[in-house]
Amino acid sequence: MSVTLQAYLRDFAGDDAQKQAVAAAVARIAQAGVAIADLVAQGPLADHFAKVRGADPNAGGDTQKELDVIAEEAIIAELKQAPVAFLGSEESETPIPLNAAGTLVVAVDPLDGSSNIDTNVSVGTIYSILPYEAARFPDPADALMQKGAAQLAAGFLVYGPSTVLVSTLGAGTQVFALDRASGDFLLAVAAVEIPAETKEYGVNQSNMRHWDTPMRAYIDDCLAGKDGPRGKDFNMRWVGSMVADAFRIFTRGGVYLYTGDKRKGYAAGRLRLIYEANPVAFVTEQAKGAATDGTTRILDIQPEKLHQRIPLVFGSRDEVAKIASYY
Ligand SMILES: O=P(O)(O)OC[C@H]1O[C@](O)(COP(=O)(O)O)[C@@H](O)[C@@H]1O
Ligand SMILES: [Mg+2]
Ligand SMILES: [Mg+2]
Repeated sequence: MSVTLQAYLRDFAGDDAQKQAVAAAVARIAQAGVAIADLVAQGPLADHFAKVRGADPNAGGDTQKELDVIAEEAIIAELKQAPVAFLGSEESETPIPLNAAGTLVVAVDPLDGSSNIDTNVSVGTIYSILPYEAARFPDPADALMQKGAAQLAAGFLVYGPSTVLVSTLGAGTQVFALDRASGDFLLAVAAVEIPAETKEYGVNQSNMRHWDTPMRAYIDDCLAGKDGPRGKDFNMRWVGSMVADAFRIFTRGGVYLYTGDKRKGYAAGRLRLIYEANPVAFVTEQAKGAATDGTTRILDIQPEKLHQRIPLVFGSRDEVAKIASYY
């Protein structure tokens, strides 16, 4: 008999008030995920989703697509019914107030992989859950800028051939898959373990001429294959949706790299620390992988701005350590 997400969360929470709050928030985010998955599944029948909304870029500095905003609205509607005081979102400049009595704050990337919305390639949603006390954080933005190590739970959904939820509640990482018949998420992997070693990397290689020397050297050594200093042939994969690249890494190992480069606005890479790097780093570490900005553990980095970018390297821990050795 498969374990449902609801039952798993109930078991996790027991009588602990804070865990019950976390369980309620995760259940609501999963519910929003089902609604977003249904929208994504409409594909070309709903081509307006990929339309750019408005002239101005979003708070994270990217063009804002229709589905980015619709996904954010679906998440707000669900989290209004959870003990969440504020929501930090890629699509909103400032924190969104939800429930004044909330004991949590949540940071989200409502739609990850926006450049793939109209290409029928997997996209997703990423979330991070942090503790909140009004007395401790008079400015809600400060609550969202706690170090990643303070996260109580985190995860991401992938809207692909199947809809999956990769979740950590701080005790390992689990994969749940959406059972369309019952509408429930069912436990598929109870304890994900990312292989420590890998021969596969994910990077947007078209940016190579803009990379710094260590990054260039690392990829050159991979490309040199078994006759080169690494003594083994490497494969390359890049989906353009971090959640899809991450799910592959959780399934068979690998590393994802998006470091800083010389392009305007990319000195700190592309991914946002609070609602992309921190949650992915938490689920990665709980699956025995590693996540850094090239050298420093992501979860130890003190955020300074809600939408700041951070260089990101995550996946198979021996390879992440190898990459650090180039810096
Ligand atoms: O288009 P590029 O430069 O290859 O970047 C792709 C990366 O940017 C992202 O799309 C950024 O996320 P958003 O789509 O949420 O802005 C990642 O999912 C992906 O890995
Ligand atoms: Mg994203
Ligand atoms: Mg996004």
